[in-house]
Amino acid sequence: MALAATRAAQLTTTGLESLGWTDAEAAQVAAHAHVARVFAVHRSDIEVRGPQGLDRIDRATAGGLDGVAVGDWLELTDGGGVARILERRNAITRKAAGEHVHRQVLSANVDRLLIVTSCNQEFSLRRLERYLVLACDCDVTPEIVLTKADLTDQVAGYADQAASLLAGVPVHAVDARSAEQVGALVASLRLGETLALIGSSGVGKSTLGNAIGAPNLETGAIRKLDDKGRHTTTVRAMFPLPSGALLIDNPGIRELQLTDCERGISRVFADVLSLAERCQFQDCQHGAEPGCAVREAIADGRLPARRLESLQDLRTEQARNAEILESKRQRARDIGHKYRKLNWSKRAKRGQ
Ligand SMILES: Nc1nc2c(ncn2[C@@H]2O[C@H](COP(=O)(O)OP(=O)(O)OP(=O)(O)O)[C@@H](O)[C@H]2O)c(=O)[nH]1
Ligand SMILES: [Zn+2]
Repeated sequence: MALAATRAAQLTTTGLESLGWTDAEAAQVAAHAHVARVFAVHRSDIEVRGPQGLDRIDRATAGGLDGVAVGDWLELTDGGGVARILERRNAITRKAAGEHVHRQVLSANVDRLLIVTSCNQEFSLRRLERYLVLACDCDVTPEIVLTKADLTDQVAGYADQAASLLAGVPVHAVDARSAEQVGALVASLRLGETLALIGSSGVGKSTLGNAIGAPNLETGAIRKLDDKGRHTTTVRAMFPLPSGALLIDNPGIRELQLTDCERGISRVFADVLSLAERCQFQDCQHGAEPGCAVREAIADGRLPARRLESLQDLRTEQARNAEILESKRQRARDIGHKYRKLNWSKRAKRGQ
């Protein structure tokens, strides 16, 4: 049976801590519960690690495990099945506007989110702000990694701009191919700490992962092309690093759309929002209104104008996505209503 090894294991904190077990998980299960962490999610099965090592769980046998994500903790039954997915400390989610509000969980129980971007034309403050909003909205501590530092002589400029986006956010600038250059990052990793990498395709996430010790992540340079000629990381998986930390390599994200991220926005744009509190009018749009503290700060150089533009763009985008979502929901409700009516009239004809 797939879970024999894990099932036989007792809950030993020593083994589990190296897998990222924390008090938050311990509080959810009995002292002798059998647990395992999800290391990879495939279509038909998932790979888990417990105190006894690696195991595979067949998804059909375990009841599908809908919504299971890399980084999740599972409580296992004595019979070798899956009792439940433990409540997550946090989850990096992408909110997709489908027929129903769909939250795609990219990774769960993450301690540090490394937002990867490169020191070339890919570098965009707007994009970085979006990722920071996502991280803050998901309650994950963000860090910024600037790769391809070897391709520019403007590294300090890139790093300063990135650091200006969120007070205290760590910024690491590296040639991601160099084990020596990622040394400081590696030295900061702790046993059982879960890292996730996020960023556009091709910025060097897999290269960075390899440099910090993940075994053989496929990088663009050696990867086969898919049928549309793109290089992409498709399987989501977590890897134990030599430092004792765990690394989740997410697939490259083409376009990050934000919906319903007001909490993240309020953290990343705290500078603009705290100024806005001092505007004369409560509903100030920071345009031509008198007594606008935001405009004043822009005029005397305390706030870069682009911060206000970014905030306004994100708000507009959120409102637009919320509208799209609402009209999709309404359509789904209408279809459901028509369907119920149809069933009702059929039943009425049958005299039921
Ligand atoms: N010069 C230089 N090249 C780099 C650096 N980091 C990554 N590269 C190269 O950039 C290309 C893309 O790197 P990947 O690591 O595959 O990028 P990725 O972000 O994992 O891409 P996806 O899996 O598609 O999301 C590869 O050819 C790397 O060798 C760097 O710091 N300097
Ligand atoms: Zn104002």
